[in-house]
Amino acid sequence: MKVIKRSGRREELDISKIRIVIDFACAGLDVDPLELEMDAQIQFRDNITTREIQQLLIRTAAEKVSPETPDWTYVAARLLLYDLYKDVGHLRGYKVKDKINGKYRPYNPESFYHLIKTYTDRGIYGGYLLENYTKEEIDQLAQYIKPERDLLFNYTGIKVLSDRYLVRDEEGRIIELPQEMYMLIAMTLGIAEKKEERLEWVKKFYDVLSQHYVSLATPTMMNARRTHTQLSSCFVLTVDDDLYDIFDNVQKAAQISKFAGGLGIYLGKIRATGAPIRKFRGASSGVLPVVKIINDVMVYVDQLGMRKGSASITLDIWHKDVLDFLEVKTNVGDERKKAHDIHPAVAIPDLFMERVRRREKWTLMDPYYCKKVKDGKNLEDFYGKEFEEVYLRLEKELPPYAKREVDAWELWKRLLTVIFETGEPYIFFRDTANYLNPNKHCGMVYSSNLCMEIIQNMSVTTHEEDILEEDGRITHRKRSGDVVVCNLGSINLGLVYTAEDLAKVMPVLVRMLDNVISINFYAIKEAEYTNKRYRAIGIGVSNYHYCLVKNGIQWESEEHIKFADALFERIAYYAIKASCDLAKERGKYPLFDGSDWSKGIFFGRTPEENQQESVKNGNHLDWIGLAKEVKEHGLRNGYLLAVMPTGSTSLIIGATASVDPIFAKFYKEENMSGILPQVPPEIKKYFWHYKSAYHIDQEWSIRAAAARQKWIDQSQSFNLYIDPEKIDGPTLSHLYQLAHQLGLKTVYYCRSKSITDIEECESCST
Ligand SMILES: Cc1cn([C@H]2C[C@H](O)[C@@H](COP(=O)(O)OP(=O)(O)OP(=O)(O)O)O2)c(=O)[nH]c1=O
Repeated sequence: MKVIKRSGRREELDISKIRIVIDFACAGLDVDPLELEMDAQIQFRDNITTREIQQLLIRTAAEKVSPETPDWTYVAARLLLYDLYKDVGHLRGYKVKDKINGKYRPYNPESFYHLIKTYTDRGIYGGYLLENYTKEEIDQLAQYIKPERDLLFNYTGIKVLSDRYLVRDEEGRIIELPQEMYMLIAMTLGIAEKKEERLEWVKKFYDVLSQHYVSLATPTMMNARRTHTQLSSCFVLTVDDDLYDIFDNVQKAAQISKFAGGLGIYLGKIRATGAPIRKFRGASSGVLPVVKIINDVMVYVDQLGMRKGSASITLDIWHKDVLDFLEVKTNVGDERKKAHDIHPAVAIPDLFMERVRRREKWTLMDPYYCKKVKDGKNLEDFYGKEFEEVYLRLEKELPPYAKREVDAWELWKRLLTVIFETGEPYIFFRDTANYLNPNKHCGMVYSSNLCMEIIQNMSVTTHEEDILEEDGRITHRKRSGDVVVCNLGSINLGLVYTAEDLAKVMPVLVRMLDNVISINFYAIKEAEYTNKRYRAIGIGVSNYHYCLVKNGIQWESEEHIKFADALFERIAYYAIKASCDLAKERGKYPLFDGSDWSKGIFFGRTPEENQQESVKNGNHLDWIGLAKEVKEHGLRNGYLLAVMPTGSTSLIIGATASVDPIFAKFYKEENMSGILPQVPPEIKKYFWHYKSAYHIDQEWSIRAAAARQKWIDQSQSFNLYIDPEKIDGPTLSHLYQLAHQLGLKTVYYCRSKSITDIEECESCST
């Protein structure tokens, strides 16, 4: 049987060469190499290319992955790496096998500088790398690269990484190896460091990334080292009730989406259908056409062909157009009012939940008539008790055409039915979110972001006309609003969860995210303005379920609640401490004074209260001391913690996603990368400890989320998992009411076994 080599030469098939590769791939793993050889060999044919043989071996190994034999995933990963090494080596003109001692040598430190130089010249890497690092420094960093860390990837991880994250040339060929990618990301973030300390920090960044202790957001992983360093994940826009501002925000949405940012858009200020325009009654088309426009813009700006843009749109539950809004993705109602590509979210005040509980009436209002109703502010500009006062007054005072009375329970039921059918709208409990907003001294929050973990101050941009100055100049004035931006990173709880480890890793992660703010490319000006004033970051987690399992904690147990409380207390403590230490070095965020942080109030509690909690949790952390330190030195970052979904990046590091339970003990996911076998970490050892999402009583998940929320200044992309065969309306209602009662700020998807097309936001993925 003949084979065709990469060079095009035909040779006799030499099975011993295949054995060398198989032995390399299987070394030290709990698998039988012979099985792979036999299974693959049956499929060989005359004139097969060596590349095809390699692909066959990879596929065969990947297909053998199961909970009983999970190690095949590492075999497939090594085979794929071997292929990658060969391809990249070929492109650079060297062989992966060392000529002198025959040893395997995939990384060639001498070629690292050459790699950067070549692709900077070709406009693929950003010029800033060579502007900030000398050849000697790059050579030193190349020597620091640890090739053996490639063996940490499982098959799905390396496949996702090479298909989507590794940079390619103009012809679509991968140009960098995984460890080089990590080093280049570290170098990009290192640019914000002082020259004399830079290399040391780059090495630290590289270490935490390449050992999978932390992950950074997809935009950071994809864009750091490239020409446009758009590294942020989430943006939230606030749209005013003004035609100019509506389209200004449509433009912003397009620009943000182009650079792979996910969007949250608040439309609650826009007047309802039939409201007057310049006193012409019945003129306004309301909110739905704007929803549709945004929908189409998201489809149109398809992130350079990678995937279509993504936006969540939030409306308040009292908005007069809310009934139509609830139906944007259902199969009921007028097709012209549908927007299937956006994600609806509903902002709910405590008063509504109260009316639902009491089965009372609820009044929908037209924001047009709710403007400047108290102290020059609109209804939506209030929360909590003040909101209630204004709402109750408007309920009485508004003329009939400005409002509509409905049954609170009926509206709630409709909302839950839509959630049951489509998995959405997402829920934003606006009062809890605002009461606990650490920066409520300088703003408020109307909505969350696309993945419902970001809770930050937001406001509209005020546009003014061109102004003719006295000296004849024409100027244009604009008061920038707060466009929320968040920079995300997550801790891998499978590896880092003790106080000792968090104390080591957290300062490095906080520093990397703070550097993101400094070197970011901003697709829109307002985002830069907000980012520099708040310096907001979002620290989340991956591998939560594995962490529980590894520590012998069952999901449905009181121990879980206690464990979650104590774990997230530690995370919070070390995050605040790291940001405070950074403030000592770099200064506090400009809006620190007057914040809850500055008063020692963390998560709505006094230092003494936090201290008591810590004793209960068995952590005995010094919250009183930390509060003093923060008062004195400030914090570097105005927002700190946010648990994002970690979709694709947790695949890369072989972790269970975010704080979610696993979907199943084993499944094969089919996506752009082909068939990806998924087994949770250490499944063989902990098979009976893992419980999958749809078998979990969701009350436990909500209680655990509430325990975590005690220590999170923003929120969590918290999913519910329901089996439509088993759940009924009252139970679903109970779950959402419980989420509200226990203090969750947001609920993300209600995932149901029957809904298959739930899409995960890419940009928040860390
Ligand atoms: C012009 C126009 C506006 N609108 C909506 C968009 C905004 O929500 C709202 C106001 O639009 P604007 O054009 O900003 O209204 P205006 O400033 O001329 O009038 P007013 O003093 O009443 O604010 O009406 C429509 O629905 N249809 C239209 O044709």
